[in-house]
Amino acid sequence: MKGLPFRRRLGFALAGLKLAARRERSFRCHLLAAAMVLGLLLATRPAPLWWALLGLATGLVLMAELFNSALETLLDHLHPERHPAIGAAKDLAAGAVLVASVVALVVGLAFLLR
Ligand SMILES: Nc1ncnc2c1ncn2[C@@H]1O[C@H](COP(=O)(O)OP(=O)(O)OP(=O)(O)O)[C@@H](O)[C@H]1O
Repeated sequence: MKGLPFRRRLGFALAGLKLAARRERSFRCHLLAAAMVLGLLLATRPAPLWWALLGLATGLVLMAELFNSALETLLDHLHPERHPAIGAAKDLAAGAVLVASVVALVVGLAFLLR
């Protein structure tokens, strides 16, 4: 599947986003939060740096969620039985989402307290 045109590859990426929105409740929650952040930015029109910081923080959370879901899907398919290594891998991925969420929270608080 190498060397496919950009439009085909974009289609695969959008299909991944649709899949995450359909299957993952936490991804839907974070999408809602991202929409609220966008609404806040549009309403308050802060300096460009805040758009960049909040955009980065929001994107980081969504990206972590997508990688977490991708890993969970792969692990559940490759190894449906329980195993401590599978549990550790899932917990590590969940830890990445938590770190991204805390970063986003800190940036959000800094924005509100500016
Ligand atoms: N196959 C497994 N072997 C060992 N431990 C597992 C396994 N599957 C899940 N676990 C443990 O249970 C926790 C929750 O797993 P689960 O697959 O429900 O993930 P989740 O974070 O709840 O994801 P979801 O977004 O699907 O709700 C994992 O973080 C891990 O600690």
